Amino acid sequence: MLTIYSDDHHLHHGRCELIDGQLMPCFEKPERADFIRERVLARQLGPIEPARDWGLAPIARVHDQGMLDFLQGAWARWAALGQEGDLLPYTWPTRTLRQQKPDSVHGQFGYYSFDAGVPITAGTWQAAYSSAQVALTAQHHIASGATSAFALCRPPGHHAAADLMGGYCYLNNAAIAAQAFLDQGYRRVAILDVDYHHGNGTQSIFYERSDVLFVSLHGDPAIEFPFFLGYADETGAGAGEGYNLNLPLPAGSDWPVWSAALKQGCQAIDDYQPEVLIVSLGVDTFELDPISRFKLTSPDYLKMGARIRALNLPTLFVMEGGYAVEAIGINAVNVLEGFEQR
Ligand SMILES: NCCCNCCCCCS
Ligand SMILES: [Zn+2]
Repeated sequence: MLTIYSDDHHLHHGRCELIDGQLMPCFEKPERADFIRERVLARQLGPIEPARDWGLAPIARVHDQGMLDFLQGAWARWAALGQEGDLLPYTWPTRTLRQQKPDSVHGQFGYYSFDAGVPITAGTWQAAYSSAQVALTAQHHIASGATSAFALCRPPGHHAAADLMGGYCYLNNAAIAAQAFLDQGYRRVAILDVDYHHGNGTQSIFYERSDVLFVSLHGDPAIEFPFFLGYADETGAGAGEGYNLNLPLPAGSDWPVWSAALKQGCQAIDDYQPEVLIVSLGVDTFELDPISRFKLTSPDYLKMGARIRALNLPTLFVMEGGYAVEAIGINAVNVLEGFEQR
């Protein structure tokens, strides 16, 4: 399997995040992609190639231009104020407040985000832009006839909506790849999100459309981030009614529980008969993940890959979350090896 990777992810490394009332080092850190890349090499999964640059246009097919302009220009504005720490939002336009973009860089960040888990540093734009180019390059590989590809994306993307950043995500790499398939003539794309957290961004981008089926297995939003989307009664709207399947699961879910939901999700994908499958591959479902509460084990990821392979679809794997960094390489590459029936 071909892996696409960009060293640019090292340009993004937030200093801290607020966890349980304390400022702690960011869980979404550069070592995550480094460890996965090392495992790809150690297991001789296949070649690792750099991303090509497909420009801003395919990104703008998914994201609001105002948000892109903000993200691209935010650090320069922040540095011009004499600041050198991370730029973080701290006020959001929620109930009773106006959905009007203010002039302040902090106000605008709050307008374009939904949580404080998205530090902007000097290199964040470049890292996020290149992460999207990684997904687009892997997408191109499949559109050119390959049956599989791995987009080793960092920062992740599935929490990013058209005009919202959050949950460590800035640009929605999987959604950008899905839109590229559709713009290149594909008619039906399925996205299977196996990350521990609901892909609220991906869901919202395609919620009113029938050309993308979104299926997500995740921690119950009643008790888990992102809290405010991901319930089972969210089945799509308008033309998209019936093309969104959320499978929330309780804390402590292990392989028997999780794989039963996967079976249901795969059935929905099979019924949809897509031409291509995108997997938002988060491995924070791992039993030792520091911020998550499922109980999958490393061998379970081999079975996960094999089950996905049984769908018999050209498959683009897009890296999302996973914060047990010492095991992230084993767990992510186990999915890919299971898919390849190695
Ligand atoms: N107390 C943990 C806070 C985690 N907040 C954001 C999680 C984003 C996961 C992205 S896959
Ligand atoms: Zn996650």
